[in-house]
Amino acid sequence: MMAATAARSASTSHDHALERGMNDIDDLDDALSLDPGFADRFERDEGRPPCKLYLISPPAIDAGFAETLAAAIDAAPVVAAFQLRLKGIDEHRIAELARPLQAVCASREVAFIVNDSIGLAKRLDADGVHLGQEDGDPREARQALGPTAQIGVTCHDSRHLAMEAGEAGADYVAFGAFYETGTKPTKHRPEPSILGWWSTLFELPSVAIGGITPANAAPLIAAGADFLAVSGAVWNAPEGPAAGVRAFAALKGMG
Ligand SMILES: Cc1ncc(COP(=O)(O)OP(=O)(O)O)c(N)n1
Ligand SMILES: Cc1ncsc1CCOP(=O)(O)O
Ligand SMILES: [Mg+2]
Repeated sequence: MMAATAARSASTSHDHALERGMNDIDDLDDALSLDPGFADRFERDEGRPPCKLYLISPPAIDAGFAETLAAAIDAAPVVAAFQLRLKGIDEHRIAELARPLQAVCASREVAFIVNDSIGLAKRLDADGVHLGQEDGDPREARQALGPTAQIGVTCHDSRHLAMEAGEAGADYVAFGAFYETGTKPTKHRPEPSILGWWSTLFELPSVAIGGITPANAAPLIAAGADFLAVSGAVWNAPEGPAAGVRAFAALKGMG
């Protein structure tokens, strides 16, 4: 019994050492700087659909927000997804707030994505879930939500995390924050070239997020972002959210 336990613990520590070694190699991969011109050496895949908008909800939802959301989506045929991202609120309350927003999205064929919680996504029968690195495993989400669910994963500025997410069955990988943002504190700041690297090597769509505005989005679209995830620049747009969406829609490469 003791011998078996010792053998098991020896093999476990061997496995851990091996795993640590593999992680070191992957971390090294991220540490090796990416040639900013990497993607320029390859032809762009002209078959890739134009870049779309992925709206992230404002941090608080007021009574008229369903109408605001509808007007924003209707402003231009460029909104592919809406993420309900509410922090510090009880899940029952989020579920109540979600229903009318989910109906707005469903009637417009906009994917309704729940942030953070696989359980809430399941309860709402949402189109998908967005998982941060601490929010759960994409495999667990797939198991719970089924084959058609859209599962997104935050990958910060890491090629390694993105490849891991792809292997785990994610439907998109999200890189960011590309720019300063007042929406949340951020510590990772990728270069646009990570989007070019990703789209050159992989078909899985990429999402760019973090402080994106109509004025700074061009390099992200040109680099190959499949989606721009935007909160502040739409909901706080000086001439209103619909005008904010139109300003993104007018950019080259959006459609
Ligand atoms: C599309 C998209 N990308 C990244 C995030 C950030 O997710 P996470 O790292 O879990 O941080 P929080 O949003 O939970 O604060 C996202 N929500 N959506
Ligand atoms: C949720 C999130 N994750 C990284 S930056 C960010 C905030 C996105 O909002 P904004 O478009 O207002 O910067
Ligand atoms: Mg999260």
